[in-house]
Amino acid sequence: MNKWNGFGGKVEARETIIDAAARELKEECCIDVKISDLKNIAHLEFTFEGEPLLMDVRVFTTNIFEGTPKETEEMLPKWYTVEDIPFNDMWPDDKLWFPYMLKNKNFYGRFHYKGYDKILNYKIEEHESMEAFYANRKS
Ligand SMILES: COc1nc(N)nc2c1ncn2[C@H]1C[C@H](O)[C@@H](COP(=O)(O)OP(=O)(O)OP(=O)(O)O)O1
Repeated sequence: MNKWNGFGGKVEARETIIDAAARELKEECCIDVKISDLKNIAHLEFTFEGEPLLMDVRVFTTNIFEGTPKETEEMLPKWYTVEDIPFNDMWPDDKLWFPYMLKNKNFYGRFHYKGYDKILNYKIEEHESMEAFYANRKS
């Protein structure tokens, strides 16, 4: 989509979500990370006007990994300072929830899009922990 984006993708059959996060990191930028070093910090839901789809995205962070990020067919990794994060070339929702991530918060966010450029409405809720969020979540 010609956007800067975190590493990620779809969960494959017989794979857990956290396994998928580690696999995508390896495939997209050749970085190895231990599952135990990944921290689930957020749960995001995306809906799109006129489409029956709900995209469920989990956000993981880590400060511990092995290897140097390398370009692959899928990604051209680049480091940015926090001040220079290129929000104008990212998904529009990123500028709304990155501040929570950068302050080490746990949060739930939902975003309703019209097309891929316009957010019609959204909600972001901070939670004590993701465990507390999932424990209290009504399905
Ligand atoms: C709707 O806007 C989005 N916002 C944000 N912040 N992130 C998004 C949005 N849409 C997709 N993403 C994320 C979710 C994943 O981490 C990646 C890749 O998404 P997707 O699964 O759609 O991409 P694929 O390249 O098809 O995945 P595979 O690697 O499984 O092929 O972007």
